[in-house]
Amino acid sequence: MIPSVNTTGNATSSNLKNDLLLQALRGEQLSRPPVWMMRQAGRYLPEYMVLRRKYDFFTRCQTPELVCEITLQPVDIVGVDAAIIFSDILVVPQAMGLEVLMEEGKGPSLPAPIKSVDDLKRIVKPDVNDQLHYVMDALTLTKKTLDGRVPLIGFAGAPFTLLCYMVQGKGSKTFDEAKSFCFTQPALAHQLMQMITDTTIEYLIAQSKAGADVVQLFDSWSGLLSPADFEAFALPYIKQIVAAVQPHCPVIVFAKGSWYAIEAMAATGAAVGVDWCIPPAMARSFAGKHTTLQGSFDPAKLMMAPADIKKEAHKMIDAFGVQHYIANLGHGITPNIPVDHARAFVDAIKEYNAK
Ligand SMILES: Cc1c2[nH]c(c1CCC(=O)O)Cc1[nH]c(c(CCC(=O)O)c1C)Cc1[nH]c(c(CCC(=O)O)c1C)Cc1[nH]c(c(C)c1CCC(=O)O)C2
Repeated sequence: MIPSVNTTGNATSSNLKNDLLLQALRGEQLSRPPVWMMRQAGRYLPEYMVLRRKYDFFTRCQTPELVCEITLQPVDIVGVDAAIIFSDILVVPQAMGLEVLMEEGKGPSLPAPIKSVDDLKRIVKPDVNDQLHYVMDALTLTKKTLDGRVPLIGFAGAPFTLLCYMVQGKGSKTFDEAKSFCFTQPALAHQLMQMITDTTIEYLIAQSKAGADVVQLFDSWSGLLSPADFEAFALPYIKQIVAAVQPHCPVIVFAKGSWYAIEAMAATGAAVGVDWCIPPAMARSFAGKHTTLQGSFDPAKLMMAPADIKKEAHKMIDAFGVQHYIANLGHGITPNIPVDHARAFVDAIKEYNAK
């Protein structure tokens, strides 16, 4: 029996058999960090591909039984210490009135993006328990089906990243049109992001009530902003969301590429996700002693031989330290990763104890 795994459960962990993730978020002493992987439920799993061939993307997202099955796959197959609900950040723009398509091989596309005051009139603040009830139903079913095996993570996109898709209308390496929108029509950009923020606060609180033990806010594109522009266009909304949601459940903020804002994000009281572009010791010095950090294995390293993955994963824990730390990737796992390699990463973290 690993001493750090709570088998008796307690009130704050709602009778979880493995609550390492929650312990790490509370800053408790652990003998190894918890591990999960961003985008762990996805195309690198053959079991996911079977369901992907049968049902289109939003059918998968909107059917609680399918969500539950997909969410549990990485728990069963690679043995991660947490489940993250299968959904997408783009269900929020959808609920706010924008059409979102997920096209085979092309990623998301929004045929009628926001470019003007008139476009903004098409955006509504939804009743999340109505428009997104399927997410809450899926969380409740998944929480029940997990039967306390591991904690369940809910999530949402941060306002700047959602603006990127709502304005650009599709994925982009630069999101230049979305950034220009912020710089040339700042009042409109702020109005849109405030609407997203208000929706996201209600959405994440509803997720917590429906069964999410923790929620993660993904600001996947904030790293495209300068430090000053991050402070103007991303940080104010992250702060509002963390302040409103944190009384309900722990929050992890992952603002990819925004290493310069780690101190500001840590100041919100949230745990902070980091990518591989900052040395762990520097991330720790920005975050301070008491903030839980998460990350930061480069997913491309999962193509290395399993023995090398293990060495690299152990080096990562050596650098971050075991306390106040959640082992994860620095961004989502990609479809080309062999399942055995994903498992080698997870096993390496679990074996750290014995090292
Ligand atoms: C930017 C972003 C999106 N969605 C998400 C983000 C933030 C995280 C990040 O930065 O990677 C978040 C997301 N999307 C998905 C999850 C599920 C939970 C998980 O396992 O982490 C999560 C947390 C499922 C998904 N969302 C999507 C898939 C692939 C759909 C498929 O083809 O089966 C999955 C499993 C589709 C999606 N959705 C999005 C894109 C760009 C794409 C296409 C690219 C891709 O295929 O990976 C938008």
